[in-house]
Amino acid sequence: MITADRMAAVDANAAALGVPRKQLMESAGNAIAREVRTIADPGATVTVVCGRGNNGGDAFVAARFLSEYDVRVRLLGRSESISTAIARENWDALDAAEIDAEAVVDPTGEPDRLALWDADVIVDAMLGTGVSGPLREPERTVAKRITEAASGTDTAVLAVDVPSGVDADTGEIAVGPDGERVAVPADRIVTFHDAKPGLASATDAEATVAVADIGIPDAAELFTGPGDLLGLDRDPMSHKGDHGEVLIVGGGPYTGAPTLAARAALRAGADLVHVACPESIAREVQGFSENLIVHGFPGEILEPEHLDRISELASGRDVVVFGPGLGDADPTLTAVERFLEAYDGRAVIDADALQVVPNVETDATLVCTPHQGELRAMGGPSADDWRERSDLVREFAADLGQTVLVKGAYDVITDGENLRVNRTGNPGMTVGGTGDVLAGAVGAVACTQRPLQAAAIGAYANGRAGDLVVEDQGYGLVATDLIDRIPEAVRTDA
Ligand SMILES: NC(=O)C1=CN([C@@H]2O[C@H](COP(=O)(O)OP(=O)(O)OC[C@H]3O[C@@H](n4cnc5c(N)ncnc54)[C@H](O)[C@@H]3O)[C@@H](O)[C@H]2O)[C@@H](O)CC1
Ligand SMILES: [K+]
Repeated sequence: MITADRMAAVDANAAALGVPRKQLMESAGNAIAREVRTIADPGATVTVVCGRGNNGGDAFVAARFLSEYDVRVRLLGRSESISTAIARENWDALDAAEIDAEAVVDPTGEPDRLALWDADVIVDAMLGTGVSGPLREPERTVAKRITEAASGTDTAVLAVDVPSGVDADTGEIAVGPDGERVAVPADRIVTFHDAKPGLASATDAEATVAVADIGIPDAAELFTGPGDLLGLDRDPMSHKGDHGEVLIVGGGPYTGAPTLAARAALRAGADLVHVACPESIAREVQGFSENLIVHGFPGEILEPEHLDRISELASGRDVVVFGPGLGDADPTLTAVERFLEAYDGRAVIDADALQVVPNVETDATLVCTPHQGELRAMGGPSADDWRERSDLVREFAADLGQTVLVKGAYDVITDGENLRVNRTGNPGMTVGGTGDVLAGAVGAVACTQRPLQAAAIGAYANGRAGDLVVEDQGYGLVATDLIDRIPEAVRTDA
């Protein structure tokens, strides 16, 4: 099953891998034509109702494939309202090839009512995953006419990707201004790449759903890519705080780590970043950036007696990043353990704090970010080959019941069920501090995204930032270089 958002991400990742959407549309159109051939007898009349977007574009390709076949194809739609470049190109290709397809310009007009009435097969390519809200005009009237034309007749209705008007994720049909829920009633659905969660409940359950492979490589789903960043697109109406508040709990033996994590969290898009660290280093941490809100607790390391203060700071924050630079003194590890026992929010756990996680009962939702050594310290698996490691880490994460991001040349990211692998980054990033940057970035993204997605985006962005640095200046990067490039690395319009 794939949701519409994930499909958009995978589609963009496929494009980045060299398989552009127009190519996918070609395969989609071909698949529609094949379905039509299985249901239409020679000489049949096939009326294809084409929408403005890429769902309609798929149908233009289908019409081209059907031109070789013994059926009469009629296209209902308005070519002047085509709204995407690739749908337009496929329309133009039909036109230029002088394919004998009847284009009818006003789908609500009387002649077109007839075009639906005498069709043997109606192909519904009005709207696919791009639908929002109840069908508007003219699609609303057309959907009603398809319903009339198909009820009590032999006319077969084949929906392209999703029956028009149905939400592909939920199966819901929105109530229109007339109080009615209007969608195209499909007998068959040819959907692309993977089943959509809403399709099972979309129709009267009698509809058969065929999933057509359209050539999206597995790598577009497995490997992180620019498509994964799409979820970070910002609503122009957003308010302060919408993109999250992060608390970094770190520092003690190390002063740089919490600061790197905190600055990375800001650059990765968090609205506010707090740092809780020992008083002994608070002034130094603050000195690194006036954009941070620093809270010192007494002494030189984190101890259980500080937990009231930490819990107070954690409540009201969206995500806590626990670990950078805390060290592994016994009182510190005890404090981490007690914190997790009581905490039920979202947290990113890094560095020495990780070893506590397998032994603690917690209601918190965690993203653990170990390198391979830290994973072993957690009792986790080790394997040289990243594919083998992926399978083992997935099992480990499933047992842990948390999301795990294992850093390496290929970062393995899994929630125990789904698996992603990140290939961005380079050997320059073995320098100290890059892991702290990653933890901070994941923390920021986890304010708005699910844990698996936050880990995937954090890993992709951190590695991409490192690649941008090395592209410009060669190796010799330091962790702070990465932080400065994170905004560029998470740009969705690059
Ligand atoms: N990788 C992919 O995601 C692929 C998608 N493809 C096709 O592309 C489709 C999605 O294309 P688009 O994103 O262009 O979206 P659609 O073609 O589903 O619809 C977009 C159009 O519908 C209009 N619209 C939205 N809600 C409406 C409503 N309630 N009433 C009337 N009009 C409404 C929009 O203004 C827009 O013009 C998929 O369903 C599939 O058929 C294929 O080409 C293959 C690859
Ligand atoms: K459709």
